[in-house]
Amino acid sequence: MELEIDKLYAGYGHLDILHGVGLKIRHGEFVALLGPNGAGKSTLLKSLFGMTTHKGGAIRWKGKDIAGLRPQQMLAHGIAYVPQGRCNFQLMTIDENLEMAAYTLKDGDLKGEREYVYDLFPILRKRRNELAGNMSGGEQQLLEMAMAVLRRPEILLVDEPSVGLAPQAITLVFNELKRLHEGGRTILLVEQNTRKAMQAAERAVVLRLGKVIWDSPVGELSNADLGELFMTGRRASDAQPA
Ligand SMILES: Nc1ncnc2c1ncn2[C@@H]1O[C@H](COP(=O)(O)OP(=O)(O)OP(=O)(O)O)[C@@H](O)[C@H]1O
Repeated sequence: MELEIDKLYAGYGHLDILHGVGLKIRHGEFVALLGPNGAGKSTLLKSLFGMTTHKGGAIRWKGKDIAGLRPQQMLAHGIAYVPQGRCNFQLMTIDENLEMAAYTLKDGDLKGEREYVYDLFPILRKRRNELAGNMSGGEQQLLEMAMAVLRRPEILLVDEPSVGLAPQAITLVFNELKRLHEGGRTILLVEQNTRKAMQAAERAVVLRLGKVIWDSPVGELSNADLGELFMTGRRASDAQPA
């Protein structure tokens, strides 16, 4: 088991958002974390990257409890996070953005790392001298994923990469996510576009009111089931006869 979240309680200051989350993710899995607005999906990703107030429970990464560590320590453990919304340096070039992402490397060979990223995302290499802010939304999302991948993480936590993107750009971003997964990376994806997420991922986990209420291979969950789960916390087909 690569990542084991056990009875995790977390939130912001006095605010409790996660109420005993349990989730296990194996090496190389692609898991979609779904759920209604405000369920705590982003909070769970942030907790895995040390950005919330830890209140209880464990986050075991390769057997070691890392709950409560800071983001830089999470990075050092091979965990990378791509936040929701635009998070690149708009007035810097692609090259410079990747340099910023390499900032935390100790004795990093920036050139080598940048070439590694450009090999993964040739579309970025072509435009390396352009300002990030001048690229399309989809390309900027790829840049942000590239900035996270530069540290060669083992797991990528990706929050709502489709937000604000045109359909073509969404397809581009999801194709790249699938490619990153096929390259051996473990992916935990939060996404409102449930159809795209279920096409890309292997497993669907549904969070509601700060708890995991569903966990299965994507094939075992229809769109109608998802709607029911989001609204009521149960699947209609699981309802007991009165
Ligand atoms: N920085 C913060 N400080 C205080 N409360 C926050 C903070 N970020 C989120 N919250 C609250 O935590 C709760 C869960 O939010 P979260 O963003 O984790 O939900 P979500 O499932 O990702 O929803 P969405 O799909 O709308 O992004 C919400 O009530 C939200 O208002």
